[in-house]
Amino acid sequence: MGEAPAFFDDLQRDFSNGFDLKSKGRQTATTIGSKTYVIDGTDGESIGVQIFNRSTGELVIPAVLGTKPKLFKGHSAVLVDDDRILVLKGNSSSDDFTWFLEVDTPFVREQKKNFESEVVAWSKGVTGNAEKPIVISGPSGVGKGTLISKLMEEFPDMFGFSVSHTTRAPRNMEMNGVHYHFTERNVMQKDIKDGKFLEFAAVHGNLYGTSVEAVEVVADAGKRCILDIDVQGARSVRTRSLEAIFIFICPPSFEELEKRLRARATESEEQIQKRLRNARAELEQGNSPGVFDHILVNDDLETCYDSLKKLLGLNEGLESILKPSPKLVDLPMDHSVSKIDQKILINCGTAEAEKASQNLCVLDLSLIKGGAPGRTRGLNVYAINPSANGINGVKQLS
Ligand SMILES: Nc1ncnc2c1ncn2[C@@H]1O[C@H](COP(=O)(O)OP(=O)(O)OP(=O)(O)O)[C@@H](O)[C@H]1O
Ligand SMILES: Nc1nc2c(ncn2[C@@H]2O[C@H](COP(=O)(O)O)[C@@H](O)[C@H]2O)c(=O)[nH]1
Repeated sequence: MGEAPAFFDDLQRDFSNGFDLKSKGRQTATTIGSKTYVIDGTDGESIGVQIFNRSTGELVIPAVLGTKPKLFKGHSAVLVDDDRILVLKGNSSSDDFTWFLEVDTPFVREQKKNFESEVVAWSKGVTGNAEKPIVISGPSGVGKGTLISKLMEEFPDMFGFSVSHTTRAPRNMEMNGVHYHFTERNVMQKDIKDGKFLEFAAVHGNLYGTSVEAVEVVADAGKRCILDIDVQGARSVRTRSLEAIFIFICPPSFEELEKRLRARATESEEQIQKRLRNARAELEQGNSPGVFDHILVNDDLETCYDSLKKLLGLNEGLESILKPSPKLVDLPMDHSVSKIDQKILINCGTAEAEKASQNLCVLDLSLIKGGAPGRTRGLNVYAINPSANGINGVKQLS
């Protein structure tokens, strides 16, 4: 907790006049109830967040989760739905100007239980309707990795793999950063404590986990994220707020599972026994209601793969339609915003009045989905140009 800076004298005067948003150079202040969230981009590199509690007069520095936006040179802040602040980063390209600072979303409320301080979380906004991540789970040796590799090979532009962290040693041919981020237990434990993981679990004697970043880099590449995680991890993701499709892969029989694990020849006898013991519990949990949306039996590989594709709505020729949307709008440092229901009107601030009408765009938030931990999807951006775009003067950009 710190002392309220002089900046707050001005803010408090403004609150008494009924304002809830006030820009001061590179700082914005947004009030929700008795709390004012001050977003400060003055250091030009990353962005600071402070919370001023107006009823106690305390200034609190919250725990900030998620990947922070970088290179902040001026921004606007608009309150959305009373639980998040839309932050539009000036001087940024269309793929990087829309961010949300979540202050009271289900994810933030859940995280508050783990921190003694206030918690806020950043989530980057992405245009278009990137599909929900896919969580694939099932006992060791059932063929999860094999099915995922086939999917990634056939649809390289559509899917991206969430590279987990693990404390287990690499197998032959496994590459750091590709198959896993191989890490030390104490390093991973610290990162977990710092809120960097979406989920983690002790699996077969080692620690495994999905970092928030692992999921975000896939979304940034405009791809649909696939997570290969154990049943504990899937349960944990399900209870958090990552919207996903949960698929459980079953072996045709326990004997066949053992045969596959042995034939893979990557584990010691002791590890095989441990994995088979755990498989019994996983099969029981995987088949119980409430966790998984779909169960697939991986008997014949090609048949199971076809069922997986069908379930994901993948038909021939679909890949070319689902390419990432092009980058079309840049947001200058000088801009102003106003909010009408779920639409944000952005004036890209040219001084010449006649040009102004050609520099208006609308950011439509009415279909947003997802959010921290991960991206906020479903944004829609339109340019408004009455002179050039026909009857409605609206040109859809993405
Ligand atoms: N339908 C199938 N029929 C026969 N063998 C299969 C089938 N699917 C996968 N396999 C083989 O079974 C072995 C285990 O598969 P894979 O490594 O994909 O399992 P996994 O579920 O990813 O295991 P882990 O959880 O330990 O990473 C591999 O040798 C793979 O080639
Ligand atoms: N909860 C999580 N489980 C994970 C993650 N990454 C992998 N896994 C699961 O671990 C076992 C063993 O994997 P292996 O590579 O050692 O054979 C398997 O069931 C994976 O699904 C994770 O990030 N979180």
